[in-house]
Amino acid sequence: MSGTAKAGGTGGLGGAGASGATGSPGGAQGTPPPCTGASPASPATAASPATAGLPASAAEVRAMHRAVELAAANLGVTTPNPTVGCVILDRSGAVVGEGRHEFAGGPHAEVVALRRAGRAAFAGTAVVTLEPCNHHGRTGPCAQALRAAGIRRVVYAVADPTANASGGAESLRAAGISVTGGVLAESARRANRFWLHAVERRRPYITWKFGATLDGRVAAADRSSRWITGEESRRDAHELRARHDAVLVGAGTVRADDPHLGLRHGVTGRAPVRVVLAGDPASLPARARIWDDSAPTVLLSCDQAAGGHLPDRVHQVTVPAGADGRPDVTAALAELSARGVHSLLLEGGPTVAGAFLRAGAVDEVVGYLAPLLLGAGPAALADAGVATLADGIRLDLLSTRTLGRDLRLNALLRGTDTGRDDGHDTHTDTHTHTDTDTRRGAPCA
Ligand SMILES: NC(=O)C1=CN([C@@H]2O[C@H](COP(=O)(O)OP(=O)(O)OC[C@H]3O[C@@H](n4cnc5c(N)ncnc54)[C@H](OP(=O)(O)O)[C@@H]3O)[C@@H](O)[C@H]2O)C=CC1
Ligand SMILES: Nc1c(N[C@@H]2O[C@H](COP(=O)(O)O)[C@@H](O)[C@H]2O)[nH]c(=O)[nH]c1=O
Repeated sequence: MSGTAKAGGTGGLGGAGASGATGSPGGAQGTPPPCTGASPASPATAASPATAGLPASAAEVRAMHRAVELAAANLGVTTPNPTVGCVILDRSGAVVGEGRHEFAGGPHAEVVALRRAGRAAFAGTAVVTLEPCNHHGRTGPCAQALRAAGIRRVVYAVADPTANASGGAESLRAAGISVTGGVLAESARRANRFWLHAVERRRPYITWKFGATLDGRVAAADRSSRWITGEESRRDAHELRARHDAVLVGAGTVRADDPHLGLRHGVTGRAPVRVVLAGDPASLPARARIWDDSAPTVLLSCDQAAGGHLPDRVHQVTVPAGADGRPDVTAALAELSARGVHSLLLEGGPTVAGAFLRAGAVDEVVGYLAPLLLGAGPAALADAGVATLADGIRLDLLSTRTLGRDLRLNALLRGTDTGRDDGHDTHTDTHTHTDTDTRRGAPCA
C-alpha cells in the first residue's frame, strides 16, 4: 500500500497564512515521503513483464472483489493516502484475514489483514488492490511485512504509479514470492480514483454536484434556491463534502447564497477546505459565512488587492487570467494541486460549472433531481462550449438512487479514467446500480 506526502484536509491549507504562500507541493505539514512502489502502471496482460505471473485463481479473483469493496468504501477518507483493501488467503485458498487502510498514518491494508490472519497467513496469498509498498513512510514497508509473515504469493490490481520509492512487486519477486498484477485493475482504479488521478495527472479529481428541479433549474427566477432538494439529498451532499479535500464555489454563489460549505446534517469527518473562485473579489461581501474559522478558506482571483477588505484568515492566491479576464480554471487547479488538494467538490453555480467543463475539468457528476418544476431561473449548467448535439458531453451512468423524494444520479464523464490505461479487468463489474447502495462499487457516488 502506498501513501503520499501531501497535506490533507483542513490542515493542508490551514496553517500557513495568507497571500498565496500556503502549503507547499507535497507536504505542507512535513508529512513523510511517499511509501510507494516505483514501477509504472502497466498493462494487465500476460505479456507485460511488470505484471507477468501465474493467472489469478477463482479464489484470488473473489478475494480481489472483496478487497476492492473494502477500498471503495474509504474513497476520500484516507487522503492524502490512497484507499487500499487487502484479503489474506491461507494455503488452501480460504479467507483468513482482511483489512483496509483506514486513515493516513494508520497501518496499511496489508498489515491490518496480516494481523487479522495471524499464523494462518504462513504460506498463504495476499490479495491487494494496490501494489505493496517497499518504502518506509509513516509505517514500514508492506513488502517486508508480507515476507516476514511467510506469504508465498501476492496478487495485486494496480501498479503503484509513484516513482520515488522502489518497486514492491519487484522486491517480492526477488525474494522468491510469486507475484501477479493487473487483476481487476479497472475496478480497483475506480475504487481509488481520487488518489490515482491526483498523482498521475497532477490535478485534483473533480466531482461536480448540483441540486436541481426536474426541469433543471438550480434557483428560481428571483434567485431563491433553498431548498430545492430534500433533507436526505442534502445530507448525502454533506457526505460528499466529507470525502473531498476541498469544495469550490464561484463568487456568484457566495453573493447569492452566502453558503457555509461546512459539514452538517450529522455528517462527521474532515471539513473540506473551502475555495472561492472570483473574477471580481471587490464584489464579495466582507462578512460572509464562508470566511468563518470553522475550516480554511482560499480565495482564488487575479487580483489580491481587490480582496483587501476580506478577513485576514482568508488565504488569497493569485491566479493568471484566462481569455475572458477571469481566473484561468486550469491554473487555479494547479494552485490547489500544489497545496495538496487531491479531490475537489465543485458546488458552484452554472457559470463556474460551465467554465470547468469547458476546461475539461470535471471527472464525475452527482446530480440530485427534485420532483419540482420552476419553468424559469438559472439552469444547472451555463455555456459549456457545446454548440450542437453531436458535441454534447456524454456521461457514463454509475448509479441511480432515490433519496427521499429526490432522484440521485451519479455519472462519470466519458473518457474519465483515473490516469493511464493500465490494464483491463478480465472480470468486469457491472457499473450501473439502480437503487443500490453505491458504496459497494463507487462510495463517493
Ligand atoms: N442548486 C444548486 O445546486 C446551486 C445553485 N446555485 C445558484 O446559482 C446561482 C449563482 O449562479 P452563478 O452566478 O453562475 O454562480 P457561480 O458559483 O458559478 O459563480 C459565478 C462567478 O464565478 C466567478 N468566476 C471566477 N472565475 C471564473 C471563470 N473562470 N469562469 C467563470 N466564472 C468565474 C465570476 O465571478 P465575478 O462575477 O466576481 O467575476 C462569476 O460571476 C444562485 O442563484 C445560486 O443559488 C449555486 C450553486 C449550486
Ligand atoms: N440550493 C441547493 C443547493 N445549493 C448549494 O448548497 C450551498 C449551500 O451550502 P450550505 O450553506 O453549506 O448549506 C449553496 O451555495 C449551493 O452551492 N444544494 C443542494 O444540494 N440542494 C439545493 O436545493
